[in-house]
Amino acid sequence: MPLSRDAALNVAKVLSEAMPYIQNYVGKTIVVKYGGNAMIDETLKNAFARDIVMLKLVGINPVVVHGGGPQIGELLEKLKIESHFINGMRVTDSATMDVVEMVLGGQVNKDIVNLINTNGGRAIGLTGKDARLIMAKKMKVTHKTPDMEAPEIIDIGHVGSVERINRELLDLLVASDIIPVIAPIGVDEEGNSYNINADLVAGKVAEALDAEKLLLLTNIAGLLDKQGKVLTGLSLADVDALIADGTITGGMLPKIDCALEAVRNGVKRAHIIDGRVAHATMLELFTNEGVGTLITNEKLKA
Ligand SMILES: Nc1ncnc2c1ncn2[C@@H]1O[C@H](COP(=O)(O)OP(=O)(O)O)[C@@H](O)[C@H]1O
Ligand SMILES: CC(=O)N[C@@H](CCC(=O)OP(=O)(O)O)C(=O)O
Repeated sequence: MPLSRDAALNVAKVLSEAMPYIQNYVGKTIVVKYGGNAMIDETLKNAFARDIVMLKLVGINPVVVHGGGPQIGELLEKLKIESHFINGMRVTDSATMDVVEMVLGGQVNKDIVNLINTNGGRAIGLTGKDARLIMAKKMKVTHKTPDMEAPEIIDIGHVGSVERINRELLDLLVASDIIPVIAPIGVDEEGNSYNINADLVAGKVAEALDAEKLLLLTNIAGLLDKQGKVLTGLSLADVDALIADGTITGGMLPKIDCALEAVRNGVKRAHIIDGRVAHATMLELFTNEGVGTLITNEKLKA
């Protein structure tokens, strides 16, 4: 249906207002982490895919890293495999690892690739095994409850941390105008698979690519204080205090950790934003609706 003249003028105005933002990001790399909790419904997922296609169209280089925690949980439940989390990481035995690889590398990855491509983009799905994109090693986790005198090192199975991102492959894809869509599965020299928290992979990919921005799309308005207010512009000391007093817990722990490390290692800005809002990516990039929690390097020298 053709637009009315007023509606058409509005479209032109909106595009014109986005221009300075677009100019700012042209040719730059933006890593977008799409959390499993933000993949709520088809409309929202489609809006996400359209945002990614739009970024590429205007000359920005989006690289997508996705999660899929709730989707893994669903299949584990169907298969009657129990799972639990320590420090925001899923304890991963061999049976769980198989499910993680199926869900992340198969179902979720291909779903996102498909959505981007049906909206006119050119996306390719990868796990860390493809061209050894994500080299990983077993993660060591220390754990301490208030009743314990000293922290203990615990084995949480096939959970990995990132050793190296092979950026050559990503450079090739980006230079060919292909949008990489990365599932957070790592591999070591022996070919062993690792389940890696998607936030950690996104942070390391952003570092490896010297990204302008890391956007972490999740299912909450940002990092919240105990009263539920969105916090932003935090110093390192602020973050430490929030972890110590139990304000930051669960899945927010790796998110904050990876954002801090990314900006410390050269990424200009990291944002934790509400992926339940349609077009959250474009809202953040192309408008002054700077939603969510911003983390930059400036305040981290504390
Ligand atoms: N201080 C906090 N502010 C916001 N969210 C928090 C905080 N502490 C813990 N969380 C939890 O972290 C969750 C986000 O992490 P996670 O569930 O892993 O999301 P994703 O799938 O997007 O990675 C929130 O939904 C919330 O339950
Ligand atoms: C080690 C670990 O916890 N891995 C995650 C990988 C998926 C993920 O991170 O998904 P979200 O971003 O949706 O939380 C997991 O098994 O759930």
